[in-house]
Amino acid sequence: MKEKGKIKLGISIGDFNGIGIEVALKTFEDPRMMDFCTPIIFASNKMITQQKSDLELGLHFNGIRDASQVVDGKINIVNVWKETPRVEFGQATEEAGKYAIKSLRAAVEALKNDKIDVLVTAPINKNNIQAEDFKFPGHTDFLAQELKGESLMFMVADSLRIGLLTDHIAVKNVAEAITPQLIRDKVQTMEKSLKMDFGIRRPKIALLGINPHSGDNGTIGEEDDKILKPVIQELFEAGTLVYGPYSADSFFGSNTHSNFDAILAAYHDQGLIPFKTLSFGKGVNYTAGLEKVRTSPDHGTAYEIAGKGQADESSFKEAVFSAIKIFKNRAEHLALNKNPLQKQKVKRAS
Ligand SMILES: NC(=O)C1=CN([C@@H]2O[C@H](COP(=O)(O)OP(=O)(O)OC[C@H]3O[C@@H](n4cnc5c(N)ncnc54)[C@H](O)[C@@H]3O)[C@@H](O)[C@H]2O)C=CC1
Ligand SMILES: NCC(=O)COP(=O)(O)O
Repeated sequence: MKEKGKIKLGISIGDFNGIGIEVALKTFEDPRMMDFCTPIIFASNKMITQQKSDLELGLHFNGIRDASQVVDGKINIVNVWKETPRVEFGQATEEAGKYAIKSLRAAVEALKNDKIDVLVTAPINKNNIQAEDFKFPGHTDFLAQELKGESLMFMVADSLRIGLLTDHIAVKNVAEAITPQLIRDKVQTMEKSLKMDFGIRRPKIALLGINPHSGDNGTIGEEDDKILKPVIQELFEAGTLVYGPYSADSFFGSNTHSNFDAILAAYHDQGLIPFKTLSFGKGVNYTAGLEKVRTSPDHGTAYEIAGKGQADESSFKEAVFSAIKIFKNRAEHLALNKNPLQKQKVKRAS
């Protein structure tokens, strides 16, 4: 468990033409946030200072060359670049994509080298980040390559937790991507995360069906009967409390979700539509299953309100709190399981 100093919380800026920097700065405008962590923004002092002035925020920064020079009690900015790229709020520019990746790569290097403890990423535009050396549909996929472990996109808001079997893939490829091994891997990653990151000892997991009405016994598609059901049974018999497949359409409306610690949705919108509808503004996107902790707000670049000072920072703030909480839960879980309580031999009085 971390004993000395505050948790070092790295922040990648995402798309600088969006609302990422704004929500990050507004989060740390509240000085009480510094009681929980030391923020380290990967960008350039000049850019962050400019956005701070545009937004008329009363913040002060500590510019550093490397994350090893972090000062507790300050908002640290690692100067990843010296030049002044052109900020065009609300525009999807190639330049913004390039610098989003520079910031992300620098932050991930610091995470891998233990210069920061956790990473919170501000939103990127999934289209303008594409480059010869960066061909990922999102942070989750990039981090899965950079860090050890099996990744799971896990959306969390209080006791509502929804993970995805398949995440950034086209709908036409969903059915064939859902294999027995993928289901086993995602359920196991989810179960482990619920225990280790959320402190739930015997988590209950629900799987949503792929087809309408989970296929209606094979009338509307066979995947639920032939792929999901046998794996759910196999995992249940092996001791995991996993149930389903449940018809996705009525699952949330009937409040069935509240009987479970987490829900595994078959594809992106099946999970994210109910999640964002039920929790918009306080939801967090957590990349579970990896050796390091990364969270992000549940929203995107919101170009239409960028640069106007209208962005709500609640979700970013939640992402900061979640990253800290998960980091602490994990450390506690590892410490407890490293030294399990020994059975005491008691001498009985004769
Ligand atoms: N983690 C990430 O990097 C994510 C990135 N994106 C990217 O963001 C871009 C835009 O995606 P959209 O689907 O339009 O979603 P979006 O979340 O950017 O916007 C959806 C709606 O919510 C509003 N909104 C979002 N965040 C807000 C906030 N903090 N305060 C007030 N209003 C807010 C927007 O103005 C818009 O009306 C896409 O390029 C997408 O790839 C989307 C989700 C996550
Ligand atoms: N809708 C969630 C999302 O797109 C998050 O993507 P990622 O960049 O966190 O992988």
